[in-house]
Amino acid sequence: MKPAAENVCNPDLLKERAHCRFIPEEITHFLDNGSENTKLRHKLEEYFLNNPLFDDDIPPDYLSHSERYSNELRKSCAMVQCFLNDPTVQNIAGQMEGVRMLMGNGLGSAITKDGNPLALHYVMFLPALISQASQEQMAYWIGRAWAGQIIGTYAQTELGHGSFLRGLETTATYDPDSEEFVLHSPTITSIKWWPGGLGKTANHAVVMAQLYTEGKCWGPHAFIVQLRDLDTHASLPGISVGEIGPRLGTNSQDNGFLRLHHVRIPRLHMLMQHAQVTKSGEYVQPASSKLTYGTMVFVRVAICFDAGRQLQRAVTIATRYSAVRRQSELVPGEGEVQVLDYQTQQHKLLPQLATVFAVTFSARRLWETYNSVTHGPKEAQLALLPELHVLSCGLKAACASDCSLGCDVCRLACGGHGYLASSNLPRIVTATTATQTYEGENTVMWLQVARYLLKVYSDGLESGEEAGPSVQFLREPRPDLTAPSHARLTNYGLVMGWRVAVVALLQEAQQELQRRVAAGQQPDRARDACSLTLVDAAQCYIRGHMCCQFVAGVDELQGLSAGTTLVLQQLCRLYLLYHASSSHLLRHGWLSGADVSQLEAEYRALLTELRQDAVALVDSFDIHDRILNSTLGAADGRVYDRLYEEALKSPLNQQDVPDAFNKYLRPLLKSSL
Ligand SMILES: CCCCCCCC/C=C\CCCCCCCCCC(=O)SCCNC(=O)CCNC(=O)[C@H](O)C(C)(C)COP(=O)(O)OP(=O)(O)OC[C@H]1O[C@@H](n2cnc3c(N)ncnc32)[C@H](O)[C@@H]1OP(=O)(O)O
Ligand SMILES: Cc1cc2nc3c(=O)[nH]c(=O)nc-3n(C[C@H](O)[C@H](O)[C@H](O)COP(=O)(O)OP(=O)(O)OC[C@H]3O[C@@H](n4cnc5c(N)ncnc54)[C@H](O)[C@@H]3O)c2cc1C
Repeated sequence: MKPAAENVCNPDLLKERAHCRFIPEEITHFLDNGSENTKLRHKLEEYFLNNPLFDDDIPPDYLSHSERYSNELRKSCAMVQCFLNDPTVQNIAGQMEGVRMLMGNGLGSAITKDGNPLALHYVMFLPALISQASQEQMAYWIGRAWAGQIIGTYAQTELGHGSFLRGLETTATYDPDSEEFVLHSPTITSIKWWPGGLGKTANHAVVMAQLYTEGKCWGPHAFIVQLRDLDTHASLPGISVGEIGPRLGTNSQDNGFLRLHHVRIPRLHMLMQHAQVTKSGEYVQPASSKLTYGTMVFVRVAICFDAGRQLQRAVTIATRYSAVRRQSELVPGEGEVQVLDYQTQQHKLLPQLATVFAVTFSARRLWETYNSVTHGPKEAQLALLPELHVLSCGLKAACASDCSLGCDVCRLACGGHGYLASSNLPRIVTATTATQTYEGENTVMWLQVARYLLKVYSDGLESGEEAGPSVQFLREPRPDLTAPSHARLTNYGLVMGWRVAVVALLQEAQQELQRRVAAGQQPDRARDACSLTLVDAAQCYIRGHMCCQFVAGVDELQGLSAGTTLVLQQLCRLYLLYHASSSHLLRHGWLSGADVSQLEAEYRALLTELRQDAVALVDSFDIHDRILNSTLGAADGRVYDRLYEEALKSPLNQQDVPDAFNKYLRPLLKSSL
C-alpha cells in the first residue's frame, strides 16, 4: 500500500520507491494467490475499514480488561453480522470466503486488535464439526453454528495436561439406560483450561474426553456440550465456567476454564464421523484412531499461514521505519544515514523478508497435501496420514518459531520506538509467540517429527506402511560428499546438504540409542537421552524441506517480469545462504570452511543488492495502514508526527497535573521539605 497523497510522504521513502527493480503488483498478486483475490481483498478492506461500526472510541490499550473484552466482542459480532446479513459484503465475497478473509488475514486483526472472542468458533469449533461429525450431525449443527445461533469453542487442554493428549482426565461415560454420556471432571487437574472464547463468549464446546463404554476406556474422543442457556447465557447446571485471567497477549479472547459435574448429554452429541457408540453401548472403531486429531492438523496448517502474515506486518513496519530513521554518520562528515544502510540492519531485516516467501511456498504446498489427503480416497488418506501429521507438526513448529523470532528481531530493529505499543510491534510479537505453544508445543512437535524420521530410517515402518514422499531421501543412496563445490553450493546442492545432515544425525542418534539399550538402559529412557540429536535431525529435515519448497516454488513461477523473477530468486538464495551458516552443514561434511567463507561473501553481496528493493518489497505485501496500525510503519513514513500524536492521546496527558499528584506525590514532597 502506498500513501494516497505522495506529496506528504517522507522523502526517503519516495526515493526508495523510485529505484524499485521489479513490479510490486506481481508480488501482491502472488501473495494473494491471484489478482482476483487482491481485488476482493481491497473491496472488503474498503468496506470494513471505512465503516464506523468498527472504530475504537478509545485506543484498546487504555481500556480495562472487561472494557477491552466488551469492545472487541462488539466489533466481532458486528463483523459476523456483516458477512451473514449484509448484501454488500455478500456481493463482494460469499459467506465462506468472507469468513476466511476476516478470520484468516489481516483484516480481522485490524478490527479486533486485542483478540477476537469469536475466533475459536470459526477456527476450531466449525472445523471440528466438519472433520468429526457424521452427515446427520452436520445437518443438525453446522447451519446453527454457521449462522451464529450457537457459539462454540474447542476444549481439549486441561490444567494438568496439554501436550500429552492421552493423559486427559475428563471422562465421558456412556449410560445405555438413558442413552446418554455423562461428562465429568474428576480432579482439579482435569479442569479444561485455555480454550479461546470459553470464558464468557461460547455457549457450546467440543470437549475432548476419555470415552468409557462397556467398562472400557477407548481414549480421547470429541463431544458437543452445551455450556450456557441460549437465551439468558447463564451457565447450565453442572457447568462451572469462567475466564483464566490476563495473558501475555490477545487478552480479549477470553481464554477460559471449564469444570463438568456429571453433565449428561445425548448419545448423538458424541461426534461420530470416525468412531461410534451404538445405542447399546458397543464401540465401533474408526479406520484410524488418529482421525479424531484431524481438527488439530487443520489448525496447524492454518497457523503456518497466520504466522507468515504476522511476519509480513512486522517486517513492513521495521523496513519502512529503517528507511525513515537516520542515526549516526557512516562516514564522518557525510551526514546521518538511513539505518537501513547499515549492513547489520540489513542482516536483521532482509532474512525476515525472505522468510515470508519461504513460509508462503511451504504453507501452500502443505495446504495442497492436506486437501489431497482429506479429500482423497479413504485408503490413500490413511496411507498419507503419517506424512501429513509429520509435515504439519514440523512446519507449524518451524513457521511459528521463525516468524515469532523474526517479529521480535523486527521489533529490536526499531530501537526504543519498537518497544512502544503504538508501533504495534509488541502486540504482533506477543500474538505470534503464542503460536510456538498452542496447537502442539513446538518441542513436542519436533519430537513427533523425529519419531517418524527415525522409524523410516531404521526400517521400523509397520508392514504395508510406506514412507511418505518427503522422506524418500532417507531410503536413497547418500549424496556424494566429495562432489565439487560448484555442485554442492547450488540451490539444490544446499537442499541436499540438509538431507545429508538429517541422515548423519539419525545415524548418530540410532547408534547412541543402540549403545544405550545394549548397555541395559530402558529403550524410552535411551530415546530421551538422544532427543537433542533427534530434534536437530527434525529441524534439519524441515529446514531442508522449506529450502526445497522455496527453490522449487520460484522455479515453477510463470508469467512474471524478469525484474520480479530476479528479486524472488535473490530472496530465495539469501534464505538458503542465511541458513547454510548452520553448523550442521559444516559438521556433517557437506560444506568445508572455504565453502562457508565463499557463501558468506555471496550473502553479504546479496544484502547490498536486495537492500535497494527492501521498501518496494514490503510495499508489495500491500498491507493497509489500518491493518498495520503502527506509528512507525505507515506507508507515508510520517513517523515522528504519529509518535507525538499518539502520545498526546494518553489519558495521563488529559490533565496537566494528575489527581495522583495530590494524593501521593504532594505529601511526599511536603514531608521531605
Ligand atoms: C469455516 C472455516 C473458516 C476457517 C478460517 C481459518 C482461518 C485461520 C486463521 C488463523 C488460525 C490461527 C489461529 C489459531 C488459534 C488456535 C488456538 C489454539 C488451540 C489449541 O491449542 S487446541 C489444543 C491443541 N493441543 C495439542 O496440539 C496437543 C498436542 N499433542 C498431540 O497432538 C498428541 O498428544 C501427540 C501428537 C503429541 C502424540 O501423541 P502420542 O503420545 O504419540 O500418542 P498417540 O496419541 O497415541 O499417538 C500414537 C501414534 O500416532 C501418531 N499421531 C499422533 N497424532 C497424529 C495425527 N494427528 N495424525 C496422524 N498420526 C498421529 C503418533 O506420531 C504416533 O505414531 P507412532 O506410534 O510413532 O507411529
Ligand atoms: C494463547 C493460547 C491459546 C490456547 N487456546 C487453546 C484452545 O483454544 N483450546 C485448547 O484446548 N487449548 C488451548 N491452548 C492450550 C495449548 O494447546 C497448550 O498450552 C499446548 O498444547 C501446550 O501444552 P501444555 O501447556 O500442557 O505444555 P507442557 O506440555 O506442559 O509443556 C511444558 C514444557 O514441557 C515440555 N514437554 C512436554 N511434553 C514433553 C515431552 N513429551 N518431551 C519433551 N518435552 C516435553 C515442553 O516442551 C515445554 O517445554 C492455548 C494455549 C495458549 C497459550
